[in-house]
Amino acid sequence: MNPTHSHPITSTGTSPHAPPDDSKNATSSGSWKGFLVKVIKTALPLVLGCLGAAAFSVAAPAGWAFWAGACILTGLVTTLYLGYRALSEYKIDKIPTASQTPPTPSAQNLLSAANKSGKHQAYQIYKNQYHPTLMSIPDKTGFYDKGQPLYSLTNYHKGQNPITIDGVGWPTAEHYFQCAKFKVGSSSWSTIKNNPSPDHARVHAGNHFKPHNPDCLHGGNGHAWGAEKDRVMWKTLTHKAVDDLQYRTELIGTGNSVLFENSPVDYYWGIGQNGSGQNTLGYMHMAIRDMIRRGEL
Ligand SMILES: Nc1c(N[C@@H]2O[C@H](COP(=O)(O)O)[C@@H](O)[C@H]2O)[nH]c(=O)[nH]c1=O
Repeated sequence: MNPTHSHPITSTGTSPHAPPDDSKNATSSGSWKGFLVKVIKTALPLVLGCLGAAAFSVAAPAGWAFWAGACILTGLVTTLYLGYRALSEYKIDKIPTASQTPPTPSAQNLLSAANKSGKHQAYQIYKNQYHPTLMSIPDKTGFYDKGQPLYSLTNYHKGQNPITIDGVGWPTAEHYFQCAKFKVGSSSWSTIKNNPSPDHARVHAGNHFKPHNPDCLHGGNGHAWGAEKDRVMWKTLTHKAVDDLQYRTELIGTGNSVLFENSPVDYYWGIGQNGSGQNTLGYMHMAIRDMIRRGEL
């Protein structure tokens, strides 16, 4: 197999994301029921303390004023402590995640423009130029293996935040790409989306994309999906370029190097065992890199 070459990161891209909008955050503690339960739990010690104090004042045993005061003080301190804890949790709950953060209008506009009909063909210029002579190009950079440089260019890479596509947060590019073979919300779609492993997600999709499965789009037909998959991969990568800062930064850092997915098994997205594969993913990354440099992503 051809070696994977590392490449220094020489410059960084900037994400067109605005400060997050946390108003859309809806957690259990954010619901009115959760809020009410917390208020009751917090106030309960003080209420019990007051009741205890009232009981002492009615029974009026020797030194009742001291014990009544102790009840109220204990209740008050406990309530203040619980209130402080509830407020801290509330603040933690309010930290937004990327999946809850809609892209800014400018990022949204760029993504729409980048995904206009036919735009996904931008990578063809590189495929025409380098296929099938890629392996003889001196300045080329591979990516594939976990733990190696440029793993962020693989579709299995898990960024710091999910990638938001169609209003859903995706743990990896692979998750969205595989789910795109199935009807949104169907059982196959949900199983793939929620799979913790991108590799298992891919395998599950492969095992369930069949003509008899009613969850499938494109009739579960490999040829019909084949006509769509470039467009879907392009959409995936353009959104990844906006949401995954590590990918964006490391991609720009590859300079003008020709990129290739160093997969020994994939002859469409990667170069395959003997380097003769079509390397579609590598060329798409190069086209995305051009767009970032031009300020189009
Ligand atoms: N097998 C593999 C990757 N292969 C990925 O799997 C997808 C193949 O999709 P399909 O066209 O449905 O067969 C595609 O996204 C390709 O990049 N990637 C990785 O990082 N590590 C792996 O081990």
